[in-house]
Amino acid sequence: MSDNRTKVVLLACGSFNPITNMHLRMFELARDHLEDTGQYMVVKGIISPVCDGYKKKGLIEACHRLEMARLATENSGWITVDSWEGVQPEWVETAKVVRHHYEELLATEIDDDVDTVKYVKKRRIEENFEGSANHNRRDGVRLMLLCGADVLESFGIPNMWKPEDIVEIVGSHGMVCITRSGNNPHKFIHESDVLWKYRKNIHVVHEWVTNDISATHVRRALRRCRSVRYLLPDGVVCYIREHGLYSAESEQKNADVILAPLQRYSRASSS
Ligand SMILES: Nc1ncnc2c1ncn2[C@@H]1O[C@H](COP(=O)(O)OP(=O)(O)OP(=O)(O)O)[C@@H](O)[C@H]1O
Ligand SMILES: O=C(O)c1ccc[n+]([C@@H]2O[C@H](COP(=O)([O-])O)[C@@H](O)[C@H]2O)c1
Repeated sequence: MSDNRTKVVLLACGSFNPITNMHLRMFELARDHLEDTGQYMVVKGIISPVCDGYKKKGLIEACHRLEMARLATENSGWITVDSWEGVQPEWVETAKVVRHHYEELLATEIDDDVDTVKYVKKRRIEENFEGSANHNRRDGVRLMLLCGADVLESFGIPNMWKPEDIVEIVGSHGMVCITRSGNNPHKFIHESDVLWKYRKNIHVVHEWVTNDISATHVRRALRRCRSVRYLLPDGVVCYIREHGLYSAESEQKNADVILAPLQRYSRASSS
């Protein structure tokens, strides 16, 4: 019997500075939620650490963040790490990262006769990507951006996101948004005309086991020589120790620098 469910690839973009167990849990929560609808089959998860050019305070080198993400996912059968974004010389807008992975997806064929996802070159993106809303569904395979509610709410920060990028991500692809304490994604969607328009493309997943695990908390604990075991996969804890990552000094990286999107868009709006 053929499976009519739409195949979904989940893409999580972020600093992953460092990757935590909560980042991995986000994927599990999103997969359960989407598959519970009976409409979707989640075939792959991609973690895409941002590049150093993002200039977030305390952001350590991408090579370490990528390696920690690899260690964290080595036992997962479906979550992978992709370095395309992380090795870019300059910060890349998330809409472009989503487009890049969607192009890769279209150039492949997902063969679900085998357990692993197999990619075969298929067709050129230009035939498919024409910017119309929901074009992403045409092949029966979709790419959705996976994030926490804080990232969704960052859409409202002036000069942080280009309005057309928000439309492209939410209108053409879709999002899965995990609740996070201190955020109210339903209210935020209700109060935004563009998010309300595309509300059916935004899947809000309620994390009932509220937890405040954040990379900020982990870095702070490490600076204070406190244990971070069980907040991060063991392999990541060992890697951090081996390389002496996260000190008072590393937390000062980019301290006087404006975050790349704010720099880029405030420059554009003032010229
Ligand atoms: N506890 C959490 N609950 C829900 N989403 C989370 C949680 N922690 C991280 N995320 C999400 O994971 C993605 C990557 O997050 P990021 O690497 O910025 O981690 P973070 O813990 O928010 O980092 P930082 O504390 O350095 O700002 C983002 O979409 C973020 O919203
Ligand atoms: O594309 C944009 O305009 C945009 C603006 C702000 C942030 N982002 C992305 O959102 C992610 C936020 O990560 P973080 O660690 O700051 O929560 C990261 O991947 C950024 O590249 C993207």
